[in-house]
Amino acid sequence: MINSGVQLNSPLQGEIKIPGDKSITHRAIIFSALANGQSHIRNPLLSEDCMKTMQSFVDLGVTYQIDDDNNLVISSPGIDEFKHKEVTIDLGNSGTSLRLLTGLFASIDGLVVHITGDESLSKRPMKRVIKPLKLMGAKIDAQYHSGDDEYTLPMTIYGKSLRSINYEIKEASAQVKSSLIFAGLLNDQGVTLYQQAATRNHTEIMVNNLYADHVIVEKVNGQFKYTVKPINRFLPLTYSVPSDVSSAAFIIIHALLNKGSNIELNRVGLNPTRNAIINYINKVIDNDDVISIKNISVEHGETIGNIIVQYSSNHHGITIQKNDIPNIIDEIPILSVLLSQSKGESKIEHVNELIVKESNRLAKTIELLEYLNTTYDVIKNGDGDITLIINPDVNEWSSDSSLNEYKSIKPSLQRFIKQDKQNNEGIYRLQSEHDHRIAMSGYIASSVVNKPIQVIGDECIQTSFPTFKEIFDL
Ligand SMILES: O=C(O)C1=C[C@@H](OP(=O)(O)O)[C@@H](O)[C@H](O)C1
Ligand SMILES: C=C(OP(=O)(O)O)C(=O)O
Repeated sequence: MINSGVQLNSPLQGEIKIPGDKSITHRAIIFSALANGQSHIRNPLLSEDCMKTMQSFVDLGVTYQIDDDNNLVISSPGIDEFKHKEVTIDLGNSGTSLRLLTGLFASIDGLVVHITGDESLSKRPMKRVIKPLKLMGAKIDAQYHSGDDEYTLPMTIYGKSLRSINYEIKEASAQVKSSLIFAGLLNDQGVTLYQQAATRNHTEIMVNNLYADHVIVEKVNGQFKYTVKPINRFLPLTYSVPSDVSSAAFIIIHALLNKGSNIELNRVGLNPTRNAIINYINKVIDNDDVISIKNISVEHGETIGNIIVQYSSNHHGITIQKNDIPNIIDEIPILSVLLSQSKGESKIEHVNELIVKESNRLAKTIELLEYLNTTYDVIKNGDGDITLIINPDVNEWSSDSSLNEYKSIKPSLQRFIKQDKQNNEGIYRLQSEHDHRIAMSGYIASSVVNKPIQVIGDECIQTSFPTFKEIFDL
């Protein structure tokens, strides 16, 4: 397709509908599929990623309909009917489907599942879930990379009854935690998990909301301890999904950066393990009148509220600390666009996990900063923690940059970094590399520089925010 590039610099106004939360939709689909009967999910995210989770269960005999109001009505024969089946599923681009369903399917007796995915998903690290599941007795064959001791797709799971474990999760990952929670809910004795980081807690909230106290969460010696008790019978649900704060972040940051904007986003999820983006934006603008949150309530254990945002001209740099990273992990590329327009230095500590997302998001965020003419640096400390520094007010760094070192990740997970920055007309070309958050950040970035952008492969936006292009008339 010939594309002359775009610049999204007109203001946004009025109420803008943000689609349903991706993490919560995946989980609501899974709990619906496990129950025998009909479940109703209101405001689901009907994006490619969530439909990959849905389709996995369709392959196992579940049916669904999308009603006139775009709600999902799921009819399932229940988990017992999944036993002793053999299916091949393609999970596309969806890391959440892959990690959560691995723990679940590995625990269903006699079920055999062959899993593939797109070019990006086939590079996502799987040892983080395969290792603990194997300790529970799971049988999983995946592509093994001996050079760096890592597993990736393609993968075959041979489901069986698993045993309980006491396991400390080293990664600051909600997907790993959730995968093991599913394994614990499905075996006879549950599991006990420990994790240092506070990771998003939608799985625990949904379990406890539907089945009181099946995941007990405590803080023990500075770590989170999760005691998971098995569920004997899954029940159909009726569930209302809040709007996705990670999608809202793109619209909020566009409004903040574009004069004349004044928007209202309703029923957005503000779960305290997901709302760091709002707290940090408030620090960047340091003015209580720019963002206000109204009608806060709690539904199904999840906090929701309406967010009202207007344009603001005065932004300054901030430091995002390591402990907060899991709470803001998906918003770092778009937040970096805002920080490129903020006075002084910003630091984002421990951005290591960005490297193993849909693309090498650290490399792609740096490409965005280059497009934005913003000075940045990448520093690695003795513990291997990588910090991204952004400072639009300086021209070059005096520090010892580790810029080239951040690319030194496991060879099997090496993300493709295509160098293709300008087309013949001098238009900036951003390769999305199958990464929806990079594609959307590229478009929003175009609103603050006097250079149009061409986002190559922007169809990946369909994985999380199907109405994004409509909102901007793209
Ligand atoms: O559990 C989830 O729904 C998710 C957890 C996060 O991944 P990690 O657990 O790998 O950090 C996040 O990046 C992803 O978009 C969704
Ligand atoms: C990392 C993401 O998703 P997933 O891991 O499900 O692919 C994301 O949505 O930014």
